[in-house]
Amino acid sequence: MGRQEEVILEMKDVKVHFHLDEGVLKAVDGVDLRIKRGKTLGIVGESGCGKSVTSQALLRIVPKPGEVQGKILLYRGGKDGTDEPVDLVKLDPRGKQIRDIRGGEIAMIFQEPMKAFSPIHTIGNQIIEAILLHTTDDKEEAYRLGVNILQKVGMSNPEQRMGEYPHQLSGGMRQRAMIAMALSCNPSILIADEPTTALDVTVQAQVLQLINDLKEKSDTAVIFITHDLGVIAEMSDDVAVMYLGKVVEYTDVDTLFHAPKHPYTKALLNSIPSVSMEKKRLESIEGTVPFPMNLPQGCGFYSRCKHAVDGVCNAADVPLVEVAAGHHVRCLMVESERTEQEVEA
Ligand SMILES: Nc1ncnc2c1ncn2[C@@H]1O[C@H](COP(=O)(O)OP(=O)(O)OP(=O)(O)O)[C@@H](O)[C@H]1O
Repeated sequence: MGRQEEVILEMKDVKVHFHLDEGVLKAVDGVDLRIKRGKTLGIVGESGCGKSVTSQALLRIVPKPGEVQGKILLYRGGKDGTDEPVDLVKLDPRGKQIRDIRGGEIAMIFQEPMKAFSPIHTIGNQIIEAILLHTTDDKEEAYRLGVNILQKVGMSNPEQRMGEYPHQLSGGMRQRAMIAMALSCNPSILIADEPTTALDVTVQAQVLQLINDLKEKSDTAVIFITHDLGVIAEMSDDVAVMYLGKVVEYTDVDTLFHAPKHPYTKALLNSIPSVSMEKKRLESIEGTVPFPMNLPQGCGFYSRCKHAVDGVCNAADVPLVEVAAGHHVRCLMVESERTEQEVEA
């Protein structure tokens, strides 16, 4: 495997279940994904399909009573003296090892930057504190690195910004400051959860460009979570489409947009104006995502799928199958079509 395809994080059958009085809420239910160095994995799906809880699982910040199962293997490239990956699921969520990884090797930016900053400390103090925690003990060096990173994310007068409080910055600048803080410790993985939804279109484009530039310059892997397929097209190398806590289609971005297979992916693509090349009528996906508790067996998309076959699609759970090299789909109809073609050939 070349450097281009170096996998730095692997999720194997990851589940996040919330044990509630009413039953078990399966927010994430058997996710397998690979994150590659210097590449962006886009995770897309409607509200409630488990995108955010997946990222919480990666950082081990799932709130109680959520329980994470499966394997989340972080390959640290010999950082801890071994080539063996560390399984984040096995770590104590409050222990030192995960605290070092969080903010150090895996950093996160999200929709509302005010959540990332304390309102009572300056931007500079907060960035310096993060650098002192993960990168150096030297306060002067930490200050220099802080100014540097603010410059890198395109903030004017970085030295002055270091002395400002979060509320003194505009929304776009605050977003840049949060990205600066996340990147200040050279993470190998950056998780971006709807980072631009709250911004106006121009600023949104600038921030997306910034994330792309930084990814290319520093070889960071990015996990980009959004419900917006337009943003996915612009940002991703690979894409995982999620539905009801499961990945239903997983492939490279070109294949996803030009040769989608899963009925849910096709429906999502038909429902957005920016990606459909011809001027055809937009269709919305009928119905809503079911609540992920006490679900019947079978395909999660059964109740909304135009191609569903009674007695087949709702008979047993559907596996994710590699239908072509690197193209994974969770659909029995796609699978049977493929088998028929193979038989004919
Ligand atoms: N702390 C929690 N306790 C119980 N259930 C939760 C908790 N957090 C999330 N859930 C449930 O888990 C499911 C997945 O939620 P998640 O936030 O991951 O969806 P999402 O795809 O990120 O949606 P959105 O785009 O709206 O953020 C939802 O049904 C949600 O209600």
